[in-house]
Amino acid sequence: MSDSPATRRSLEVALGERSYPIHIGPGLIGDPAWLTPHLAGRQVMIVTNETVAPHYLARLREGLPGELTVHELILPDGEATKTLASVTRIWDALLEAGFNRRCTLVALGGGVIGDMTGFAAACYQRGVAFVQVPTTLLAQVDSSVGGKTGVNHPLGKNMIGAFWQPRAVLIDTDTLRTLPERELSAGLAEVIKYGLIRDAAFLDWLEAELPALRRLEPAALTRAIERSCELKAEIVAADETEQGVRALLNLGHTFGHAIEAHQGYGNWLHGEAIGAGMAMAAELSRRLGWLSAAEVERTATILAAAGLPLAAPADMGVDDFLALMRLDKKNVDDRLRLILLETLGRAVIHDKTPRAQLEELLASFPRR
Ligand SMILES: NC(=O)c1ccc[n+]([C@@H]2O[C@H](COP(=O)([O-])OP(=O)(O)OC[C@H]3O[C@@H](n4cnc5c(N)ncnc54)[C@H](O)[C@@H]3O)[C@@H](O)[C@H]2O)c1
Ligand SMILES: O=C(O)C(=O)C[C@@H](O)[C@H](O)[C@H](O)COP(=O)(O)O
Ligand SMILES: [Zn+2]
Repeated sequence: MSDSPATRRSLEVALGERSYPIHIGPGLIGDPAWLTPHLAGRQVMIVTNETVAPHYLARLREGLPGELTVHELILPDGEATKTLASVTRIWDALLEAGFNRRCTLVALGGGVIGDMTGFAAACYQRGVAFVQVPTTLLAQVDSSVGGKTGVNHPLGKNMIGAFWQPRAVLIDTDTLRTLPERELSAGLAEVIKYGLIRDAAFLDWLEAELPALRRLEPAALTRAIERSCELKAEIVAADETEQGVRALLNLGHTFGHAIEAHQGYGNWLHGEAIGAGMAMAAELSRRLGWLSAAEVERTATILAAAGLPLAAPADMGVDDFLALMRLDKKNVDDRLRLILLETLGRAVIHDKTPRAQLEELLASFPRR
């Protein structure tokens, strides 16, 4: 991507009395004007991983003023490392560096680094500042915004965590140049999600622009990131801690999180699992009489055009799904709550799916 500063955009996440900015554009990493105003004090810990560090760590450090005390922690890569043990490594590094409550953690990486660094910040000395510098499409359009932080448990995705908002989200679109194609597709799953749950016009636009997005065309990418962040910021502003409408952001996740946990974290990418999960949610919505067959077909075509799988894992049976779905965080008492589609562009929270109908869907949905 080669963009000019004119393509930079800024949005705000408004949370009652508080708010924080999302800056989007090329060349933000390494530009001191963007990060420095969001630091709480002089102590800075950059948390990243062994894949991202060689590309972007030096540039980020160069952009920080010399009077700061900057430490870095380079963690191993992978969804399987999204654990309490990794977060403990962040706390160890902070204590070894003698960092106090006025320190700032900077998460440089994808959603795994962002979720863990945010959780470390939420708990360190009962809460310190953190800034998100997301470097995957998925993290830029979703995980860096909204303050869901945490780690996985062997029995379920994101089971241990906290709501803890960043001070700022700095999205350097240049970082997408080094992102593997499979990861780009995974990020597109969350972009498509916004169109499906909330914005039919955006879905129409995406349908036309997916080839441009997959070619990393700057104007299309900036638009997709900006609209996704706008939609997420709007939902988070209305319901920061998921008492209601925020649950719509979980379209496809009840099925998708079950797939991720069953297959072993990292074997299916998060975006791949929720892509398949959204196809399952669309088909169930049809069986409940809401979506037409043509709308389900259109959803599948869009997901396929993004390079996403449309089938569930071959070795995952109905009982495997049900056992994992029972642990979903959205459930109330023993009632399963699913996010389904009334139409393309409008999602609902639904807790009345007849058990037999769900089992039929899980049994008949294609496998790969
Ligand atoms: N907190 C939230 O609201 C939220 C939202 C969506 C997803 N998530 C979580 O985010 C995680 C998925 O995030 P992800 O898809 O970013 O995965 P990830 O963090 O594992 O990153 C994907 C891969 O890309 C590599 N990478 C990152 N940036 C790169 C770059 N610029 N160039 C080359 N390689 C790069 C990473 O090292 C990794 O190998 C999951 O754990 C998911 O549960 C959280
Ligand atoms: O921000 C939210 O709210 C979301 O649900 C966004 C999801 O894309 C994301 O995967 C999130 O981490 C899922 O949250 P969980 O509460 O279902 O673990
Ligand atoms: Zn997600």
